[in-house]
Amino acid sequence: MAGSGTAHMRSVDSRALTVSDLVVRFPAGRKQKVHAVSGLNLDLVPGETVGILGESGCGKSSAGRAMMQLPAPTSGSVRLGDVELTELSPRALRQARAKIQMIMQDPVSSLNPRRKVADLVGEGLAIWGYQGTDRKAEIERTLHAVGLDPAVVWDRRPHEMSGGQCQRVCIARALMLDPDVLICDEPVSSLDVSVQAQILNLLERTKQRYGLSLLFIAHDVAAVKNISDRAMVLYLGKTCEVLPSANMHVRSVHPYTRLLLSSIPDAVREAADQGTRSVSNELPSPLAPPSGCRFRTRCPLATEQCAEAEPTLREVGDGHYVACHNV
Ligand SMILES: Nc1ncnc2c1ncn2[C@@H]1O[C@H](COP(=O)(O)OP(=O)(O)OP(=O)(O)O)[C@@H](O)[C@H]1O
Repeated sequence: MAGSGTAHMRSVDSRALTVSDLVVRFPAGRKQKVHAVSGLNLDLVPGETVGILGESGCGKSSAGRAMMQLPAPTSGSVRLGDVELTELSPRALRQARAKIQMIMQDPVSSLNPRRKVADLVGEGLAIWGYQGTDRKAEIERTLHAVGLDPAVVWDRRPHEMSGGQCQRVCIARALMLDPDVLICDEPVSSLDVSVQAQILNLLERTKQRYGLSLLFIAHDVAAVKNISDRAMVLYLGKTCEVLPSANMHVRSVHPYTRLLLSSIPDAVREAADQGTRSVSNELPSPLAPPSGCRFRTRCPLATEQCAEAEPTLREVGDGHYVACHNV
């Protein structure tokens, strides 16, 4: 698939998650389709955190949900370890989903308001047939692990807790199934700023303790930079750039990544602004994405070639891949 080849997929023996040529299209009206994700490739090695970055509407959540098969992608492959999720029967998929869990942006509405914390956290255990004291002890242990006191929250319902506490419950619920991969879709963006850092720290600690791989979806560059090993930048359903997160403000070269980074204040913005001109804020319609490079209508570097040919993802440095004709 042009525009985001498999080059950036690292050659390691074991991968927690391997996504190839992922396409998500939604029907819109009688003849049109929303091109939400157009050929995404991604690999996640055990213990790694990859951030998926991009502005609202660029397809981050659609990609994350398609990896969960919620719903299944239009086409493409999603391998969890050695298991191809797109080919599983509904029953086998339910079992496999224990190993790939997702936490959502709005923790309060993703929890059943009528159920108590103990039931919400313990519901997945039915899959494994846990009962009685085993079940209670496991729920207590997991609540402690996410920083909640079981004696205090056991009988509470979601509306009796803060957003941060509800997100901890969601994380506990996911951990109960002993996942290998946790997809976090904007997990802190609906929370108070003071609570955001606590939840990010919890995710980092949890990753270490439970040996997870994390996919961290966000539009917040600073959060991705803090928590991820690598960042993948999406624009209108396509990958623009993949690079190590640590020094991305210095190393990024794709004009779209630099535009995103320019929304970070202070010195980081200065670094990102060097060499770029201001560009339009309009995201083109995903019903009819621009020809060639999808970013060309907003790109300060665009040339005729960008309308004619789609740039493929090519390696420009160690672990650094860019899809652009002009950098
Ligand atoms: N169920 C759906 N039916 C039709 N179009 C959809 C559906 N879900 C998402 N879309 C469209 O697909 C595109 C990508 O949406 P998506 O939510 O994946 O982007 P995003 O980057 O996660 O944005 P946000 O951060 O706002 O959630 C958008 O144009 C959106 O309107």
